[in-house]
Amino acid sequence: MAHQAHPFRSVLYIPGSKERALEKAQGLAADAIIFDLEDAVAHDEKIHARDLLRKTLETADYGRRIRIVRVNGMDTEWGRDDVAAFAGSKADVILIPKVSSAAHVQAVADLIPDVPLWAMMETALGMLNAAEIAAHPRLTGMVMGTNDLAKELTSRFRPDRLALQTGLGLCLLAARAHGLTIVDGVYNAFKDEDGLRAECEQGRDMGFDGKTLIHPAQLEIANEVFSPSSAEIELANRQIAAFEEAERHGQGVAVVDGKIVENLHIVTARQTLAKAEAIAAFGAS
Ligand SMILES: CC(C)(COP(=O)(O)OP(=O)(O)OC[C@H]1O[C@@H](n2cnc3c(N)ncnc32)[C@H](O)[C@@H]1OP(=O)(O)O)[C@@H](O)C(=O)NCCC(=O)NCCSC(=O)C[C@H](O)C(=O)O
Ligand SMILES: [Mg+2]
Repeated sequence: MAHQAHPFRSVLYIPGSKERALEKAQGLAADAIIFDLEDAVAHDEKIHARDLLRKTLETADYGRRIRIVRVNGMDTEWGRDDVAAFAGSKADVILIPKVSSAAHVQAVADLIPDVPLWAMMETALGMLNAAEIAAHPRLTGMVMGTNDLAKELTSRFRPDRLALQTGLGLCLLAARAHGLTIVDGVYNAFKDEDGLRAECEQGRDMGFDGKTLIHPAQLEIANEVFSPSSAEIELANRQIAAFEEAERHGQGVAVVDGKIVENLHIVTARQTLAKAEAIAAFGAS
């Protein structure tokens, strides 16, 4: 799957039991969708949601949006059947909840060959084992589960997410060390645009690829914040041009806007341009 070339600015959760939301998502500006069978689905609805989702993925057209199915845990009565139901389906990714060790990833890998796996990072043990989880050869992405993590830590909500910073940082380090996609947790107050924007900006500045969302009203802000701005694209082009000019004169350092530009900054500049191109290509598809 062309994960590297695909943006993950906005990753929208949809409860697998909500027929109207499943239909609506075909026209929403999400880069990826998490079709949820876990916490957004009531116990009595689990089997119905699995059947509805399986049928919907066969018939509905989600275009190039990445289709991620979040199954129930393997320690529940539904987990193994959820995984089996989406083998050979149009699911692009299986998302495993509450991953605390690489063994949790392996348990799902044993049930479903070929499909890339993502891990929900949302337990205290998962934070401590983030490196071994990220190293699992079948894993291509991580999603922060900040509600469950806050619950486990018994921490209080704060706009700066102080209590979650250690876990967020450990998972980012692990994901980047192993070349994985990593998406930030949800912002629960889905009508609070200013709060969402601030949390998106914090996640972007930390290095996350995008944000998980719970309501369509959150899409526009996440897409905007996690896209390179026109000023960033313009700066990246000027840095590349200035560095190439410096190299032509046998120098390894250029200066742009009073700041040095070295080879490593050019790597970042090229990543910015590649991300902008991927977003443009996705938008045009
Ligand atoms: C939060 C909601 C329950 C609100 O639902 P509702 O009251 O129906 O909202 P609206 O009336 O404002 O909806 C307007 C229209 O938008 C559609 N809609 C709503 N939500 C979605 C969605 N997520 N995806 C697609 N479409 C959606 C409605 O159908 C309306 O459509 P229309 O009829 O055309 O007007 C609801 O938004 C919701 O259920 N959100 C998802 C909640 C969820 O998935 N939670 C689980 C994930 S969070 C989590 O567990 C993260 C992690 O594990 C952790 O630990 O942190
Ligand atoms: Mg959770």
